[in-house]
Amino acid sequence: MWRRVASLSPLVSRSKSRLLDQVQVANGFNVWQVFSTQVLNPTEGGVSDRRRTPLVTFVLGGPGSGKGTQCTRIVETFGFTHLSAGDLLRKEISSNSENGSMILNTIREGKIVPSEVTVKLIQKAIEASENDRFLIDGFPRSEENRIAYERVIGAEPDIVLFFDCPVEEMVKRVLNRNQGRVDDNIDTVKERLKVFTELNLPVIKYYSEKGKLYKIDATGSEDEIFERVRPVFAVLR
Ligand SMILES: Nc1ncnc2c1ncn2[C@@H]1O[C@H](COP(=O)(O)OP(=O)(O)O)[C@@H](O)[C@H]1O
Ligand SMILES: Nc1ccn([C@@H]2O[C@H](COP(=O)(O)OP(=O)(O)O)[C@@H](O)[C@H]2O)c(=O)n1
Ligand SMILES: [Mg+2]
Repeated sequence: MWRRVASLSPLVSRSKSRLLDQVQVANGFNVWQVFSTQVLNPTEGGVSDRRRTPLVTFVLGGPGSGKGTQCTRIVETFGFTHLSAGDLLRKEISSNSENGSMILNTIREGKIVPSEVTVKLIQKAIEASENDRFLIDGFPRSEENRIAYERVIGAEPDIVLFFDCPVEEMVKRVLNRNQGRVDDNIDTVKERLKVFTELNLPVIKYYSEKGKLYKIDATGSEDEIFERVRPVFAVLR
């Protein structure tokens, strides 16, 4: 897996302009500026293999925009650990936890589970992992989520990906998903799209203004989309 990444690196570092063509950085921020200030901080001290602060990427986009699909590709190619907020919440439901029925009802309605619950699950999953690179998928979905994460984890993400997909395409993908999810029906999808616009877009705007946002065109084949994602991570090593 790592050999594949290493073999791509020279190609990428030789070709700044190609990268800039491929990586669309919101608000015109310069990709090299962003990486040199936010991502390429060397491990302080250099004595441990493990970074003191994990490298965290938030993966955002509307329902069906392809977040989970592209996270799988990023994991395979760049060795991240994938933490899907939705999957962590669904696991809580199936493990009969005290919050299970509240989470199920909230997901069924297409609303957002209280941040305290979701952030705790993410924190536990980070702590349980040996990895130092995380993709946090489907989180933060609201300003409340974002602020709770910063308070509990005490850090901001390094990178924020936003999969930008037309509404009709998202609806089509969700209704064809076929994973037996209680929220993959037209009524809940309508509500989730409304929640996305009202609560998640402000978070996306926030990270855009901070120069951390990488807006990815989420139309086309899975391969085509991954080729747009690849340069964001290829410069990390
Ligand atoms: N580029 C694509 N073209 C068509 N279908 C896709 C594409 N990417 C993902 N899908 C399919 O669309 C559905 C939603 O994708 P998923 O990754 O679960 O999105 P999200 O996590 O953003 O809701 C899944 O059934 C997936 O297989
Ligand atoms: N940060 C989050 C993430 C998901 N959720 C809930 O879980 C549902 C499914 O999230 P998901 O990320 O698996 O959904 P997709 O966008 O992948 O289709 C959301 O519609 C919310 O009800 C939440 O409350 N808070
Ligand atoms: Mg998903």
